[in-house]
Amino acid sequence: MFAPLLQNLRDRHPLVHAITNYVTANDCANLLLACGASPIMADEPEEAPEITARAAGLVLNLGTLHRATLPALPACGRTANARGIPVVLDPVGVGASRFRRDTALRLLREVRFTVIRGNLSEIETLARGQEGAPGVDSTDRVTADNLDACCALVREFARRTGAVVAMSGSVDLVSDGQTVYCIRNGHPMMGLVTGTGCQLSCLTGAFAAANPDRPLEAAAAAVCAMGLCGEIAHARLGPEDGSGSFRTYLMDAVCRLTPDQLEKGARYELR
Ligand SMILES: Nc1ncnc2c1ncn2[C@@H]1O[C@H](COP(=O)(O)OP(=O)(O)O)[C@@H](O)[C@H]1O
Ligand SMILES: Cc1ncsc1CCOP(=O)(O)O
Ligand SMILES: [Mg+2]
Repeated sequence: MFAPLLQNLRDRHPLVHAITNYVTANDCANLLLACGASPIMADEPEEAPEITARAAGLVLNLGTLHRATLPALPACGRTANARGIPVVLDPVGVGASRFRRDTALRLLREVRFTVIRGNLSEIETLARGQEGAPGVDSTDRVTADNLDACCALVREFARRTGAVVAMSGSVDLVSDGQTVYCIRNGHPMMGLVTGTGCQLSCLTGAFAAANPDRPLEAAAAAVCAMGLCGEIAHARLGPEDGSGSFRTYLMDAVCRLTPDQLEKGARYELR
């Protein structure tokens, strides 16, 4: 089911334009290269829409918003919409400030997103339009007790926005408003490396760019792939290794992941 989507990504080498934060930009660029895509980061409003127009996918990440580059976000989003280029939103830390929240809500009004990818706190904040978690990490998690409520949340938010919603965490939920993929790949060590969420959003942008007709499956495949690579990276850790080595092994795993490995290693159920 997911193997052909990764094969398309490897074959098509899509150019992915990312407007992203200065914390994880380098990891995001390397992740895009590792998965088979080609990255370009550009946030100057004078040039950014021109770059989007020549790309196969666009990722808008709100991690370190700045007044000077802000106009590039809706402008590139609209350019992508006009040309049918898939757009991913990563609302990093959207609950932390009014500026982030207002920006994200404005983007939801002005841009049709293909995928919205955030952690549980970020998706909750966006869906409710209220203040949320103070940092970039989720303060809440999917458990057996709230799984049904979380599925309802992503389904409803996907319906309302017309986007595929990919909510990450110990369990990942991906929905187009009808189907929910409940994905159980991943490893807790992914929470100890900053940028695993940003990288997942870029990977989602790459899968969507290479498979523009299948946004739900593209997002689910990206989430399974990232989680599986976390598992592979953890299995490689030696007795002296910590989160630094894990970060490197994670990138290695993305670089070496085969379609067959993804097919066999993806762990999910449909709800
Ligand atoms: N406790 C966990 N167990 C398994 N996988 C996890 C865990 N926490 C995060 N992940 C994985 O790490 C990646 C980033 O997710 P997340 O930490 O929710 O994003 P963010 O970094 O934006 O907060 C996803 O692939 C997710 O599945
Ligand atoms: C720590 C931090 N601060 C602003 S952006 C950023 C990186 C967040 O990355 P991720 O959401 O992937 O953990
Ligand atoms: Mg994040």
